[in-house]
Amino acid sequence: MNKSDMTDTAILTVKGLSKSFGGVKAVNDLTFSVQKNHIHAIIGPNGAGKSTLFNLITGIISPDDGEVRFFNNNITSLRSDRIAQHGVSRTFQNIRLFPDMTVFETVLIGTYLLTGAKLVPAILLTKSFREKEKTARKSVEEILKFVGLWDVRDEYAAQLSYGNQRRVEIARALATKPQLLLLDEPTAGMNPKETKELMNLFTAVNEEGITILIIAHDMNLVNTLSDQITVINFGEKLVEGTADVIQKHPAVIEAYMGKVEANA
Ligand SMILES: Nc1ncnc2c1ncn2[C@@H]1O[C@H](COP(=O)(O)OP(=O)(O)OP(=O)(O)O)[C@@H](O)[C@H]1O
Repeated sequence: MNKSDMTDTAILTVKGLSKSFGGVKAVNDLTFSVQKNHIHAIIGPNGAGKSTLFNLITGIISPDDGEVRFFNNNITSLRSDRIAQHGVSRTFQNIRLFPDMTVFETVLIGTYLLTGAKLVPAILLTKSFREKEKTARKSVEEILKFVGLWDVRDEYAAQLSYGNQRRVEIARALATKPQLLLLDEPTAGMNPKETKELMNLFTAVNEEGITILIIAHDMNLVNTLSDQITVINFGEKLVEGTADVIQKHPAVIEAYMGKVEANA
């Protein structure tokens, strides 16, 4: 099935979502949906509410108001691990890796969310645990080969190049077998070569049938990869559409491009 066949299938629906911190309305009555199989970008100036939106979708924080639905399931305010079990996984703006874990171990931890492996059976080494562990290790092998990290599987994740550390995070997110992957500024701080390679990886992930919601400032990335773009400003939706529509929109040029120039 190609993307155009999927355009009417919303995988994620955000409705009237709001979150304030003190007097700051970080996300304000935000409504939008993500179509299955799309690469959907969220853009907006610094402080527009993008990361807060991701934190609300993935259960890191709870909204003051509004709803998040994944297919037909209301996932609003569920615990993060429960949301991951529904099929929503994410990476964070700042890379978060344990310093004393290898690449393989880091990604293996991600599979535990899926298998529901618990510490007690792990200690007792029950037959059921051993079988789950074998399946999980096979899955990690496939993922590491897919993201191009198999050769460095035994190295400490936190000691890899920045681009490869980001790959580890993506691999860990893929280990939960998501249908929707949220990437929060995944190419921030990357050099052009690393950025290009990660863009190729996102395309490959998407071609595996995984929908991607991505926060990015890099307009080349956004315009090249996105099927749909939602622009937010002051926590509210400003405009939505394809790259062609967004680039020409006066409100975007004023609010977003203007701010970028101001920051330059
Ligand atoms: N935990 C928090 N406590 C207080 N204020 C917060 C908190 N998290 C976010 N904010 C505020 O909410 C607003 C939106 O922040 P958010 O980080 O979501 O923006 P952003 O679009 O992701 O920005 P950037 O592009 O710089 O990462 C900002 O004014 C920010 O200072």
